[in-house]
Amino acid sequence: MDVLWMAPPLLLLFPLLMWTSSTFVYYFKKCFYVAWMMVLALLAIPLCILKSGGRDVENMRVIRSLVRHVKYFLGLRFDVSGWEHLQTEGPYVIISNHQSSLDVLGLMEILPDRCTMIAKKELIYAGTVGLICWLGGIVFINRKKTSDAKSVMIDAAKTMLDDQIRLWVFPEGTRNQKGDLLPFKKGAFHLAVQAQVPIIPVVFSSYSSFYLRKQKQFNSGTIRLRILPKIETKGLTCDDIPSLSDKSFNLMRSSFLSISNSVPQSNGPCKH
Ligand SMILES: CCCCCCCCCCCCCCCCC(=O)SCCNC(=O)CCNC(=O)[C@H](O)C(C)(C)COP(=O)(O)OP(=O)(O)OC[C@H]1O[C@@H](n2cnc3c(N)ncnc32)[C@H](O)[C@@H]1OP(=O)(O)O
Ligand SMILES: CCCCCCCC/C=C\CCCCCCCC(=O)OC[C@@H](O)COP(=O)(O)O
Repeated sequence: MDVLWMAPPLLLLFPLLMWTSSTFVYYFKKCFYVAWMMVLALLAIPLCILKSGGRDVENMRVIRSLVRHVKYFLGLRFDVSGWEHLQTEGPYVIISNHQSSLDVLGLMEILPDRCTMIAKKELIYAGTVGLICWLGGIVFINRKKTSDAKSVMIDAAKTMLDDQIRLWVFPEGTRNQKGDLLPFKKGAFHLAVQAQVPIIPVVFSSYSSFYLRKQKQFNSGTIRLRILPKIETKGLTCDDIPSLSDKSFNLMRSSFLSISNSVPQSNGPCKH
């Protein structure tokens, strides 16, 4: 009898439980992601030191192989097309849109050999993840000091050629989940022109179908990854940077909109 008496309040609680469960899943997946990446990085640190003895782009092979299974835990899948465009010899610059730290999963899905990234310097303080980023040869820039960032990137152009390294840059310069691309910063294009290497654009489809920060939703989903044909920079000079950047932006934006089935968010209704 006592149990029957409890049934109506429990039934009332059910919708609340359902609601909180999706919020719970959101926080659980996010915490799991950070914690698991920290643990993986802790595992990777001795492996990388044993493999290369310190900071080396070759460590990205270890990092890549350790990260590739993480998508399964989060219910994410990648649908990749354009693999053939990565079959390019020698150094190049990969540019891609940047929505979230989850981009690391897609990045590791297609990361070519001898490829590392440009990242904000604050990432180095992210515990074991920071240390593994350093061991993986990531080039850290201070976004608050353009002159410093530029000189680091000028050095990186030289290192790319000397050491035959590929660099992955997020030309939006920050994370963005507004359903459209942010205007591109110029660093990636200077880098490619200075090194006279091709640019390979990579586009991640919008995460808004499965990952919604405001609504606290993190469902399962498939991310479409499109590797676009390379853009040559041989013979280009500083003067060509704006057109090179515009061309890359337009190609990536139209690909992003077509694979995301999304329309750019407006700034809200017009006020009359
Ligand atoms: C095993 C377990 C492991 C677990 C973890 C695994 C982790 C593995 C690794 C994951 C790593 C993921 C990394 C993700 C990190 C993502 C980020 O951090 S995104 C943020 C950082 N990245 C960027 O900011 C790159 C893009 N930004 C730029 O390129 C910028 O241009 C800039 C160089 C930072 C400068 O910024 P700003 O001043 O705001 O920008 P501009 O307006 O573009 O430039 C001003 C001015 O300067 C000219 N210029 C820019 N660069 C150069 C250059 N290299 N040489 C010469 N001149 C340059 C530019 O043309 C502008 O001048 P103009 O006259 O107005 O044209
Ligand atoms: C002492 C511990 C501190 C904990 C810090 C948590 C570390 C994160 C751990 C796991 C996530 C793994 C992926 C790491 C790569 C994340 C790269 C990233 O997305 O950086 C953000 C940067 O692109 C743009 O930042 P802004 O939005 O411009 O600012």
